Amino acid sequence: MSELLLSAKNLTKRFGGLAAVQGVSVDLWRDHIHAVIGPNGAGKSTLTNLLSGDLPPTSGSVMLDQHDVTGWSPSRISARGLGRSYQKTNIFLPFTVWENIRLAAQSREPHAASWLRRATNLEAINARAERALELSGLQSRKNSVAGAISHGEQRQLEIAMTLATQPQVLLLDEPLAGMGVAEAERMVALLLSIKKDHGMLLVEHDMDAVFTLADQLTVMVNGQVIASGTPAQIRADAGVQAAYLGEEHA
Ligand SMILES: Nc1ncnc2c1ncn2[C@@H]1O[C@H](COP(=O)(O)OP(=O)(O)OP(=O)(O)O)[C@@H](O)[C@H]1O
Repeated sequence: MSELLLSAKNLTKRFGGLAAVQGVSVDLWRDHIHAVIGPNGAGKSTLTNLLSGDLPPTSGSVMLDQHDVTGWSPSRISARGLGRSYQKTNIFLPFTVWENIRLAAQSREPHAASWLRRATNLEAINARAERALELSGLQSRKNSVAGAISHGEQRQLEIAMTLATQPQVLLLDEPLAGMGVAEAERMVALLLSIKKDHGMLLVEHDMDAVFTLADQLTVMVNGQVIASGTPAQIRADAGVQAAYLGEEHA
């Protein structure tokens, strides 16, 4: 039985009269990828923002690592083990791949109280950064300037920077956006390779990737969940077919 890492119950977010997310519950288990799909404006990004603390919910709750983190700030939630890769890149383009990963690893470190702790921290930071570099498959680009690597490699770098904070839960917002076929295949392989140690929420428009990666899918339309289940169950769901998927994945 795998471990429940995050459990969101009955989340609702209202923007004035609009319920962008309405009564949505999501569980993230270790070694599982939970994909959230739906048409533009369905509420996927808003849901991700509620889980990361970027937005407070109007109602509902989020449990992370057995703590009720509802209403916590993003940095406090991140320190509890939630990592998020943004659609909008957080990379410092003039810095090298290694410098970017190292900065991300450093951001997790509490401020050193003494020079003694600083030396130990430095080792820990470098070890975390090395591990993230290795997992992301970017070793050969370690000393390349981030602005000079390909778009696909920059997305890999974002994942590496998120991994460098050693999260248990990963929220991935369109990690395949703008990628060609070969780059997308590399990203799918990367996500599968890091799945074992993490609980992952995947928001992604590339349905081939979603159906390859996901253990569970939740389908949202107009802020509400219209179906949730295994890829096979979602493929066979007539309501989902009508609302979203169309013929190609039937
Ligand atoms: N800060 C905000 N203020 C007001 N309305 C918002 C805000 N953020 C999102 N919305 C609205 O909430 C609804 C859900 O938006 P959201 O961005 O979560 O959808 P999405 O499923 O992520 O769409 P996409 O696939 O295009 O990214 C939309 O109608 C959007 O206009």
